[in-house]
Amino acid sequence: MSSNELGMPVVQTTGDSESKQAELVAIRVNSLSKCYQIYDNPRDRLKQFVVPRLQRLARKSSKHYFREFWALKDVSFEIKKGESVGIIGRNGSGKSTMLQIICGTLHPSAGDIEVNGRVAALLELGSGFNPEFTGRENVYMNAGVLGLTLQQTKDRFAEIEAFADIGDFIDQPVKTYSSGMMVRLAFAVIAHVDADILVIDEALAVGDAFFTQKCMRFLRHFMKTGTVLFVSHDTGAIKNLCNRAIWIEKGKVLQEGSPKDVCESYLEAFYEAQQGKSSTTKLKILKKHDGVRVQKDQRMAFINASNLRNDLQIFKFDPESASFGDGGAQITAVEFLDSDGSSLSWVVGGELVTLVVQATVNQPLEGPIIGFTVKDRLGQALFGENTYLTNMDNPLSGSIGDEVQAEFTFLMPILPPGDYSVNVAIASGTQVQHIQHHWISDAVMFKSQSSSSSTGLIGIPMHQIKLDVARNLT
Ligand SMILES: Nc1ncnc2c1ncn2[C@@H]1O[C@H](COP(=O)(O)OP(=O)(O)OP(=O)(O)O)[C@@H](O)[C@H]1O
Repeated sequence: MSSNELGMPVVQTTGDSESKQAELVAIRVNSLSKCYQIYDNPRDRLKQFVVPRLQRLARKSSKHYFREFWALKDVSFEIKKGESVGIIGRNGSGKSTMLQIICGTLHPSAGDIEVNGRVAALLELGSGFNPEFTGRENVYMNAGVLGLTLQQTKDRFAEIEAFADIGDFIDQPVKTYSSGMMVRLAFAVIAHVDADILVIDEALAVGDAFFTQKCMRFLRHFMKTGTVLFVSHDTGAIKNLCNRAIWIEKGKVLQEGSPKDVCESYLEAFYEAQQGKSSTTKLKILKKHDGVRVQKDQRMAFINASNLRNDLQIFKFDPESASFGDGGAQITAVEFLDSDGSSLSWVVGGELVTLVVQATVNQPLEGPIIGFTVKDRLGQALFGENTYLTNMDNPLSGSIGDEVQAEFTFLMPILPPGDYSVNVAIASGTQVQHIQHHWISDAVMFKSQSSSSSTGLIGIPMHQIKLDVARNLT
């Protein structure tokens, strides 16, 4: 990713006369294109600087010494006020170029852009600061650039300092900061300048877990009213944070829509580009699995007798659901079984279940791994597992026609009412480096009707909950 020249957070506002449309639209990008000039060597750059001027003086038609590279080509989209939009795309797809144009630090070659409101951007990490100045001086400088008066910055300084939480480093030159410290300070500033539009570019990836959580809390709060443009390679973050996503590829908008749909298409294309298209085979019958019994949540008898019982209706495996992979193996069955091995169409949250995933081997496989992820209706991954660690020291192999079966036995979490789905996949290799043979999105769907879970995305079955009162005997 490239950064703007100073890497500074940038302010951009429209004029005073806001039209009715502008009241609704935060950013409108219309047929935007950006062409970079590429020079094969430094001499050509110099020639381009000198020769055309001489040719113009001599009234000759001028010659170019560069190649054109269109980083953005005819890009149009609109972001409404209050929307949180994720921009996804591979390295070099044009995301940063677009951000810089939106932030006003880069000029488009063609097209136009309308930005209604104050933009605060967190672009390249560690950018935005003069390295020779102290953190304190940089706060004043950045906040001023972002539209705060000196008095406003003075009034908010303590809060900014507390948000950044970098201790005495606030009075050290920024050149002595770690990248984590720089992003803490940059984020602290943009969080306190009353921005209307935040442009965040993967910066949250740096910093410790506590700071990331602090940023997330701020962002979620900001998203209630403000507009956010979030650029990331992380589909999980996009699905989690945004209510719309735009996928940019080779400088063009490839898809725009719900984060779930866009991210799934993006991931599919990503794997297909690496491995080629998938194929399909027929369904086979599952083997009966070994029964396992464990202790239940002690409240289950009471909860299950009440209207809080977490009834989960499970729908049948859909082999036609969106899938990708190189076809080296084919997932043929996905099913939830009870502790006796019987197929389930209803599960009660907190009960022991076994998820069975079965696949047929279409080409010799070394070290097959089967995994699953349960997602909520927003596509947020709630929990999942894979077989890698279990077979790490003794990887299996599969020959053509063999059947691979994975069983995951667990206490089903207590799920708040809503729709859920299960992604399943078979790969081979290691957890880090593997070939995806068959990945099915939403292979099985299920629905939670009622729930005792009151906080969090899922409720965990409790082995024990105790409450004691120590009597005051005096
Ligand atoms: N100043 C420049 N001169 C020439 N080419 C450039 C310049 N800046 C960017 N590019 C090219 O434009 C394309 C888009 O770059 P950009 O940084 O916008 O992509 P990106 O999607 O942000 O990538 P990443 O995910 O790696 O950050 C890339 O091929 C890049 O090499």
